Parts: sequence; C-alpha cells; structure tokens
Amino acid sequence: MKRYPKTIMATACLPWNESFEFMEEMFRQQVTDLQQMGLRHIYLFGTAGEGYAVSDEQFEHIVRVFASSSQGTDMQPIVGLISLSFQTMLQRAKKAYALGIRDFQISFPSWGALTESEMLRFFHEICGAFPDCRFIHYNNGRSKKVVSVKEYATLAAEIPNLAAVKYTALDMPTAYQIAMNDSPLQFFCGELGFGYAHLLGGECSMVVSLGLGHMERTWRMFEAAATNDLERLAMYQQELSGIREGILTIVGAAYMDGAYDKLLYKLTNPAFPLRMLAPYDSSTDEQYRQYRDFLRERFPAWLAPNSG
Ligand SMILES: N[C@@H](CC=O)C(=O)O
Repeated sequence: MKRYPKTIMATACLPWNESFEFMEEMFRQQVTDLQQMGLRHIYLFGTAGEGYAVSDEQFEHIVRVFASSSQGTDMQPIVGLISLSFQTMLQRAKKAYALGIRDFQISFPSWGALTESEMLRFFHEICGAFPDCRFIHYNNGRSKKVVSVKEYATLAAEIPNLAAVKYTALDMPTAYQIAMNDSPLQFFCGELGFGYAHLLGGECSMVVSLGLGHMERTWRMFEAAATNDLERLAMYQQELSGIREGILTIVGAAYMDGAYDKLLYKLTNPAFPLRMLAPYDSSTDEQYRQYRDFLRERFPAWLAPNSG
C-alpha cells in the first residue's frame, strides 16, 4: 500500500509586481485555476516556485496565503523546504505547521553532498520532528546527492512518514526502476518519465509542467496510463516530447524552472507576470508569445482555450 495517493501534482508559481512585492490576489487566482483544472495536490516552493530564493518573511506570508486558499476545499497544500541551513528548514516547517500545513516537500541542504549517515540524520530529524505529517523528498541533482530507487527502499523502511518522492529524471533506466519498484513510496515523475514508466509496464504519479497548457488533455494522458491504453499514451508522449523541444528552443535551457513554469501557467492567465526574484533571469513576454504561437501552430490540442 502506497503512503501517498496516485495523482497529478502541480506547482504554484509566485507572481511578483514591478517592485517585487508578492501579488496576493494573482496568486489566489492561480490556486483557484489549478483547482478548477482538477488538481488537488498543489505545492509551493519547489524550484519553479522559487523556494530557494524567498526570505523567511516572504516564506511565512506566502504560506499563510496558500493555507488560507486551501481552506474549505479538498485541496492538499504541500509546502517545500529548500535552504542551505537545516535549522532554517526546521524553523520554516514549524511556521508552516502552525498554519495548518501537514504535507512537506523536502530537499537536501546543498552546500556539500550529504554522506550516507548525514542523509539518514536529515530524514530522521526532519520527518521525526513532525510525526503526523507526510514528507515528499524532492530528489534533485541541484542538491548534489541524488538518491537511487534502491536506497529509497531502505529509507521507506526506516522513516514511516516518508511518503513520496518527486523524481523528475528522464532517462529510461531510471524510469524502469521507478516503474518496477514496489516500495510504499509514491513516485512522482514529470510527464515524460510518467509516460515511460507506464509504457514499460509499471506505474507512478505525475508532476505536471508542460501539460499545464491543457490540463484536460493531461488528465486524458493520466487516464490512458491507468487503463493501459498504450497507443494513446505513446501519442501523448510523442506530442509532449515535441512540446519540450519547442519550449527549450524558444526560452533556452539555462534557466531556473520558474522561467518555464510561469510561462506555462500564463497560458491559463495571460496577466500572470514572468518576473523572478534576483538574481535569476526570467523568460520574457515575447518568449511567451512565441511559445503560445508555436503551440497554436504545431500542437493546438495542447493550448488552453483562453491563452490570449
Ligand atoms: N519544475 C518542478 C519539478 C522539477 O524538478 C519544480 O520546480 O518543482
């Protein structure tokens, strides 16, 4: 039995005005839009959500707004903890907990790659401090230590509230390991990793990014995987591979994730600003228009109806 539901998880991005103040109403609108797209597992402060860049004050303010946006709904708010300082991660987790958050997305401190024993201490100390919470490990090369699927089997046995893994690696051998693993952890892969895992005869959950252009179609892809309709799944997989190629050509490959994910959500709300906190470069309105036109021309089925 998996410790986390099989579903599609999505990031919430952070809208900043010209003075780099958080745009609360724009953010609430985004959370509502994501919910209307059928998404229930929405996370803050991954890479796309600039979790590495916010100050403690911004963290608390935004979590407060996020938590209140989920009140009275069936949404499951997930808060990411990214910091070089483990103490800061713990303090942020305490603040979010006090605001009602029970699902966290954690990544290793990245100044140096954690050793085996440091990694264990990390999981024990943070997951152990909040035994009534669920933790999703964001397994990411940026934190210098990437955990293997095999290592997760051991971790799952030791850490009862480690519930899931966000693992957006694309390669087929990793997708195969994820597809075939029978640990209680729910693995979340990007759309293409999700497609590979199912085409290889296994299963996993999805973190959406490229598919946000048209969530209905992404849910159809999810459904095709669940019903083993491999022909349809392969078609979606091929289309999304073309879309990935397109966005990387238009925006370039050197940016932080927010440069892509803000542009992807902008297809739903063209007023959403692309700005990112300093010192990181954002994508531009011109790139947004080029990407929208590229979708319109090459992959119209993946373009949201109100994309400006
Ligand atoms: N773009 C997503 C997933 C990346 O690994 C995020 O930023 O959380």
